[in-house]
Amino acid sequence: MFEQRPNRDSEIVLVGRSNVGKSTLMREITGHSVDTGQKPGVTRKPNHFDWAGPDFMVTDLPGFGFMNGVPEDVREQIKTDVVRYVEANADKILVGILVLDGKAAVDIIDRHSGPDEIPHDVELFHFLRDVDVEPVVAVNKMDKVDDEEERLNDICDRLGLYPPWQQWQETIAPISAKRGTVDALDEAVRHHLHEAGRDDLFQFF
Ligand SMILES: Nc1nc2c(ncn2[C@@H]2O[C@H](COP(=O)(O)OP(=O)(O)OP(=O)(O)O)[C@@H](O)[C@H]2O)c(=O)[nH]1
Repeated sequence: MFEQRPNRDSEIVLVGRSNVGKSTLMREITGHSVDTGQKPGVTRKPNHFDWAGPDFMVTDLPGFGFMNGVPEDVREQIKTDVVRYVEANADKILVGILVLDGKAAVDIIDRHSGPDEIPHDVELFHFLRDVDVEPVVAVNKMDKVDDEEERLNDICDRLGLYPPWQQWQETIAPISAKRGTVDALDEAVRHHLHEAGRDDLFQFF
C-alpha cells in the first residue's frame, strides 16, 4: 500500500499506463515541476499537488503495465496499489482522469483483448465507473496522431461508448500535454465539477 495520503476532502486523480504522459499533464495542470521523461516506472509513489486555500489536491498515481526492466510482480503490485488507492478514497475523488497515449492505445488494447483478458485501460475505465468516480479519458499525444477522428471513435468503441466520439465530450478529451493543448480536458473536468456542485474549483482548470 502507498504511504499515508494527505488528509484532503476533495481530489482529482490521474491514472494510466506507464509513459502515457501523466507527469507531463500533471505539470501542465498545476504548473508544478515534477520528474518527467525519465525511465518508465519512475513514478512509483503517488505525487500529490496541494493548492493553498481549498481543501483540494491533484494526485498523479504511478503508471502501470509494461515497463522495460521492471519485473512483472512489481508491475502487478503497482496496479493493485493504484486500484486500492482509488477504491479507498472514491468518496473524495471528484474526477478520475484516465490518461491514454492517443497514438498507441488502440493497438495496445486490441493486443491485450481476449477471452480471458481485459486490457488495463478498459478495466480501469469500468472500474472508475463501478466505484462512482466520474472518468474523463485524456487522450494524450494527439500531436502525433494524423487520423484524429478515426482514432477517437476507435477509443470510444473499445471503451464501450457508442461512436461518434463528439457525443462523449464530457468523457473523451483529446489533448497534447507536451504542447499545452488541454482545453478539451479542462472543459470535461469542469463539467463534472459543476455536476458535483464544485464550481469553486473552476479556477484551477
Ligand atoms: N509527442 C508528445 N509526447 C508527450 C506528450 N506528453 C508527454 N509526452 C512524452 O511522453 C514521455 C512520457 O511522459 P511522462 O509524463 O514521463 O509519462 P508518465 O505517464 O508520467 O510516465 P511514468 O512515470 O512511467 O508513469 C516523455 O518523453 C514526454 O515528453 C504529448 O502530448 N505529446
